[in-house]
Amino acid sequence: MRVVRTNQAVGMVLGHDITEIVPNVFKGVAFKKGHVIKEEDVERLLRIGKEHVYVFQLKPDELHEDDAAIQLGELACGEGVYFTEPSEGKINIVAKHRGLLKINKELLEEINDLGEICLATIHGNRRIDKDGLIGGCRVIPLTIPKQKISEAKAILKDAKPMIEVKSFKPLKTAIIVTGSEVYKGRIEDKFGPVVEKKIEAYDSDVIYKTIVPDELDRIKETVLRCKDKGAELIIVTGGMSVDPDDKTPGAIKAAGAEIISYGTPVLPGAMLLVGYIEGIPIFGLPGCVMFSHTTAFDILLPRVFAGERIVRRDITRMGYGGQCLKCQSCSFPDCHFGKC
Ligand SMILES: Nc1nc2c(c(=O)[nH]1)N[C@H]1C(S)=C(S)[C@@H](COP(=O)(O)OP(=O)(O)OC[C@H]3O[C@@H](n4cnc5c(N)ncnc54)[C@H](O)[C@@H]3O)O[C@H]1N2
Ligand code: MOO
Repeated sequence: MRVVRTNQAVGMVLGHDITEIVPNVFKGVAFKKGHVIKEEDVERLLRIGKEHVYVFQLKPDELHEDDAAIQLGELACGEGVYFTEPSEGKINIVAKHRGLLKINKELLEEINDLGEICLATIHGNRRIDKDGLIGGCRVIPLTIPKQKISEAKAILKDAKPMIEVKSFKPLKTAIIVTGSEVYKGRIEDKFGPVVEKKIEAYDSDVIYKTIVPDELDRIKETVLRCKDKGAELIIVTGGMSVDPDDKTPGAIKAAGAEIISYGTPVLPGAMLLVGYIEGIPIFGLPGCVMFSHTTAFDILLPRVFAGERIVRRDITRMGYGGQCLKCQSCSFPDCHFGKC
């Protein structure tokens, strides 16, 4: 550290906290150690009585923590993501709009493995709202060798963005409610409205909704009709379990769908089916989706609305984090459920 005249210190890094006391008005830190002195700070520093200050002298191969955080933010943030001005050396990483949050975990690990860098995020593959906090970044010391940032650049330069938020695209949705007890009017349909609400949360329209009995051919024909009607997402409710009247998985298969998975390692949601029929995503939803606040369906929906194609491994890895704790007040997706 060296002493410089305050009016010659613009652009330099303050080496210590500076306290200001204005009787009855303010007592506290006016400038924090590490602050880069700006033109407009000089007058205030002089009023505090600091005609000289201690400053850090950055060596040519060093970066101040604020500049390092900005450069790391620029490297890490892809589409749909921005970062805030550094404060005390830290930037916040934030969603520009709502959508599906994607985090490249491997790259994140590699960057943190460089040392002297802290890049922390929430889990990816979840829905995030506009201005939702994704993470933060800072370097550990007050200054960092520029070489570290070059190493981070080398890791990220040919890779996809480490953090991005994919926009949701509305999907014309068809809902087929199965159940002879519902079809014959023995009970009122309580499943359709639950699903409709979840679809509308993605600004998507339900273009077709019908109730059919537990008959394989009826369900199959209705699936094909939905496809012909231009549905971009088909959802079949009920009949997903092991009773003799549970015909939905067989009917979806008979309609020609490629079954990605019948069964998910998620509770609730174990009996869920995901498939594609000529590229159109199709779900078979078990009774728990009607009953439980949050299930495997809620974990997968953001990915479908972001246009991702679900593959079998996406399903199988859901076991880790796949047990819902059924909290009294559900905070999903701000919880461990579905984070793998
Ligand atoms: N022996 C086993 N039983 C069950 C298993 C199992 O593995 N072995 N799995 C359980 C799990 S997990 C779930 S989830 C449910 C799956 O149920 P289904 O999808 O087969 O649902 P249904 O049998 O069609 O109906 C169950 C229940 O819900 C009522 N229901 C269905 N649809 C509607 C609707 N649209 N509106 C109102 N109520 C509806 C239906 O009347 C039944 O009471 O299976 C477990 N059992
Ligand atoms: O599919 Mo049931 O899916 O776990 O309650």
